Amino acid sequence: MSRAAERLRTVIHHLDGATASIRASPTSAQTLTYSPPQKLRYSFDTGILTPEQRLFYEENGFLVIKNLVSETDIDRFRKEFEQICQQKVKVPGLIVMRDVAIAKSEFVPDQRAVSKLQDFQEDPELFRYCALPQILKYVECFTGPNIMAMHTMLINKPPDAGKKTSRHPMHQDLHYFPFRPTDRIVCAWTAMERVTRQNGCLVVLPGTHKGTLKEHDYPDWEGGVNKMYHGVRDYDPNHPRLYVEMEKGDTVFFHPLLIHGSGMNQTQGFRKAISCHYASGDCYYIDVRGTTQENIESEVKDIALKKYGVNELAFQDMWALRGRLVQGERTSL
Ligand SMILES: CCCCCCCCCCCCCC(=O)SCCNC(=O)CCNC(=O)[C@H](O)C(C)(C)COP(=O)(O)OP(=O)(O)OC[C@H]1O[C@@H](n2cnc3c(N)ncnc32)[C@H](O)[C@@H]1OP(=O)(O)O
Ligand SMILES: Nc1ncnc2c1ncn2[C@@H]1O[C@H](COP(=O)(O)OP(=O)(O)OP(=O)(O)O)[C@@H](O)[C@H]1O
Ligand SMILES: O=C(O)CCC(=O)C(=O)O
Ligand SMILES: [Fe+2]
Ligand SMILES: [Mg+2]
Repeated sequence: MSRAAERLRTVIHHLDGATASIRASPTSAQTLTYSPPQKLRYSFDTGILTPEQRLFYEENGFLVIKNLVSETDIDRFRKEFEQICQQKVKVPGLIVMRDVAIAKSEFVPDQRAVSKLQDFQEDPELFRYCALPQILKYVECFTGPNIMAMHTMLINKPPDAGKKTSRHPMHQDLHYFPFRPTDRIVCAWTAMERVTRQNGCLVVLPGTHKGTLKEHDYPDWEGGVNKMYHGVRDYDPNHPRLYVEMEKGDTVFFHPLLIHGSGMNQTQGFRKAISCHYASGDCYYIDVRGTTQENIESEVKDIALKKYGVNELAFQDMWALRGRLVQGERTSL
């Protein structure tokens, strides 16, 4: 370990146990060779993250871990995705989403392309992703030991049909979630192939996790927007953007307030990623009435009614039904 890293580790160890924030007095300041950071609020020390990694997440709201999921596992997820598209496998509760503008398809000729699978918690093969020990080891740093898998997706960003509908507007995932506390929620997103600016990698606004939940709505896009793809209403277009290019198997962990999206897919291939949103089992549900999240609640309820004829289910219950324990105890969610 480098000297700097060693020093950081000592500082962080000290801060973790601290109950009050530390202020350097004029005398002690003379002996300090660094300015002490505030107590770390976004992660725990479980011996997994290096001090640099914890500080990086603290400052930026995301962290990329290279080569975390094996080629073999990813190929199995891809195979299962293919089986689902060909309807050789039926999964209870699964939502199959198709891009608003796409007619061409992969795996299923003469059908509109599948752009996203959502809620695959009842598919044992895909759900293996959410329980991979090497993923949970990192998730625990953000959620603590009781871990719920709350939301699952396999995103298959299609080649853009020319209307830019393959874009995902800039958003905060917390907009969709009626549970708190915010800092005990984290998303794991694994590239199933090389993702670049060309095929629509994730784009993040580093540091925006330190802000608040913003108002979300459909962006004003000429070519149309996919259902429920709300975007931050007035995000600062001058905020520095980072294109998170990744290799197959690389995994990014990010905070639910981090503003992110993805650009259009300008290649002919379908860009694949698999993801899970985790929350501490100790999180609690909130009522979103009277908040900026009211619009998504009402939209989700409309879909539940139209698609399943379900009327009496609360937004919170929809999440409680989908959530699955993957480690520790289901204490609250
Ligand atoms: C219970 C539900 C729970 C959901 C929880 C969400 C939480 C999210 C948390 C996320 C956190 C992360 C953040 C995120 O990930 S944000 C993005 C999340 N997106 C979704 O969750 C979308 C979920 N998808 C669906 O519910 C269905 O697939 C929809 C409703 C879209 C289609 O339904 P269905 O499969 O039955 O299709 P159909 O062929 O019978 O068409 C029916 C009507 O819909 C129109 N249409 C079709 N495709 C699209 C499209 N892409 N865009 C716009 N409209 C579309 C179609 O023209 C037709 O309209 P009309 O001709 O009748 O006028
Ligand atoms: N007007 C907008 N409102 C909200 N989000 C936008 C807007 N324009 C672009 N975005 C989002 O910003 C992110 C990156 O956009 P960016 O402009 O880099 O990509 P692009 O327009 O798809 O392709 P290109 O790299 O050629 O510019 C994407 O998430 C995209 O959906
Ligand atoms: O894979 C992508 O394009 C990003 C998807 C995303 O951010 C989401 O569905 O919440
Ligand atoms: Fe997102
Ligand atoms: Mg652009």
